[in-house]
Amino acid sequence: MDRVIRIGTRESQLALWQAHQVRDLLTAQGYSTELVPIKSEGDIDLVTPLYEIGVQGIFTKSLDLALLNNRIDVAVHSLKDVPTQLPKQIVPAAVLQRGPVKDLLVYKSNTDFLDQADYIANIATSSVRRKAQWLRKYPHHQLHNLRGNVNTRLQKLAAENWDGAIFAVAGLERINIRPANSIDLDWMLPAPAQGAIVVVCREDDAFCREACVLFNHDETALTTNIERDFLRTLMGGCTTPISAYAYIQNNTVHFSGELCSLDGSQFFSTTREVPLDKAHALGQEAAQDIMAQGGAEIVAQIRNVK
Ligand SMILES: NCc1[nH]cc(CCC(=O)O)c1CC(=O)O
Repeated sequence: MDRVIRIGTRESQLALWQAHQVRDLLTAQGYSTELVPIKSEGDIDLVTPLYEIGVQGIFTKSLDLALLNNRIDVAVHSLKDVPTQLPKQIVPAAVLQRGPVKDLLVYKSNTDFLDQADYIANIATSSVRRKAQWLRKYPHHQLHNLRGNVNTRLQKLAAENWDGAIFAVAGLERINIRPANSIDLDWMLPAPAQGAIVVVCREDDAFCREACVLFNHDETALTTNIERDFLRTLMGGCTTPISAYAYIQNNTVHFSGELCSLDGSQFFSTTREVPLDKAHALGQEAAQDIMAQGGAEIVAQIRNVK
């Protein structure tokens, strides 16, 4: 066990929190570790919305390269940021137990505007999924781009003349922020794999794969796999107005999936309950259902915008 496992991480407070989780899990198994912070392109350009940068896996690319160049041994990611197709020679080594999955609205003064049909609220988020879902529910609101890490986004919200901004609960909780002026968006189906953390490593690195499999959380790995199968079958791995959530109860997988047009005007959804031992193709089948309902046309439109 004298090999030191080099853990690659982005430098944001959220990324470091996640990397520390993995370090603690490896240390608990008796492994020696070292944290290696790596800058990612997703952290550098704060202005351009992600979908305009057009690069897949903007948050994961720098860490992928560091892995392939043997500068690190494992990389830690928010699973929702990982493209559905991993680079060749890189494999998932473990998925950690899932944290909170939902989104929340941080508001400026109050939430009265949510009930006022004649008030044009200004809401900030750069996620195409959140934009589309918000416009579906509040078609008269104005959406604004808001990029950067969670701290930067909160500061921008305070500085701008906006009514609120949307965040992942997991992202706030992990940096110890739970704004008093926030409400859970229970109606908003989360991004596939939201709240889950994945460790990836080189395919041929048996030492790291054996080390990480010890803390793989089977239930989270299985449910997020289904959610990502749904995403992959519909669209591939880009940022898209696609939501999915799966959980297991009494040996049954409960799945919900949604596809929205970018402006929220068109919407397709599916829910299903499948026995655990029959759930291997659940994500693909749910995606085919959405396509058959008419979702194929939306997918084609979204592809053309990109
Ligand atoms: N897209 C950025 C990102 N990637 C992972 C998280 C938080 C953790 C998670 O949702 O799993 C966030 C912040 C957010 O969406 O508000």
